[in-house]
Amino acid sequence: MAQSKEERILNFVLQNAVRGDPQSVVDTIDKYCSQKEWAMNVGAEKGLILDKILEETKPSVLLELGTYCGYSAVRIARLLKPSARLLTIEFNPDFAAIARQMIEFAGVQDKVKIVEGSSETIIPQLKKKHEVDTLDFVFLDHWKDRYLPDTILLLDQGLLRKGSVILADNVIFPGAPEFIKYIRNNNRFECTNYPSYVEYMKVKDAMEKAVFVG
Ligand SMILES: COCc1ccccc1-c1cc(O)c2[nH]cnc(=O)c2c1
Ligand SMILES: [Mg+2]
Repeated sequence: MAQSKEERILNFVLQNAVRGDPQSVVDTIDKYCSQKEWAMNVGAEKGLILDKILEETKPSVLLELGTYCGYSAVRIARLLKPSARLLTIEFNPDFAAIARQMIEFAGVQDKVKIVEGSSETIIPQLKKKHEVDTLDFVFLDHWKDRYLPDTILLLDQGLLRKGSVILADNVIFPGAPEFIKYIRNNNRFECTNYPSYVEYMKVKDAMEKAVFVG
């Protein structure tokens, strides 16, 4: 069977990155996807914005929606304190299988748990099945038309506390207009926009940070 693009990315990492070194995994994926095949990793430019917000927030319990190949899960996990935990939800089983291998190769498997399925189904299970109380940090990087319903679901499930940070990728391109309209007009969130570019391209994009005020 022909290899998928995601399998080619994983194999390039297995052959060129350093096992147990998350920075080398991140750099190797960026090298492959900027020189050989474009892929929808958050990338190095928006990745630096993600890094900075993580370093400011110092989260212990994190949720990512949209694992893909595990690039941002590895990027996030490399900055977490030993006791911190990242739950990442991926709908596509093929992507989840690639991400699992990527995360294990990077050596961050003790901090990252991939949960396969839809965010709509899994978010209501976080408290009872995944022992989450509240979330310190949420990274939205999945289907743009799920950003708003999933944010509302997080609120309804009591998963946000005063100071919880939501960071959304791609709010310009592909764009998440309903989410932006809602979150910027909701006085329970304090929003900041971070202009940037679509990964590996010269197309304008941005990330949006929304801090829950409780
Ligand atoms: C499938 O479209 C790929 C694409 C094409 C052109 C521009 C941007 C994107 C893009 C970029 C991203 O960071 C993304 N992140 C998460 N889920 C996405 O679907 C996604 C899409
Ligand atoms: Mg994205």
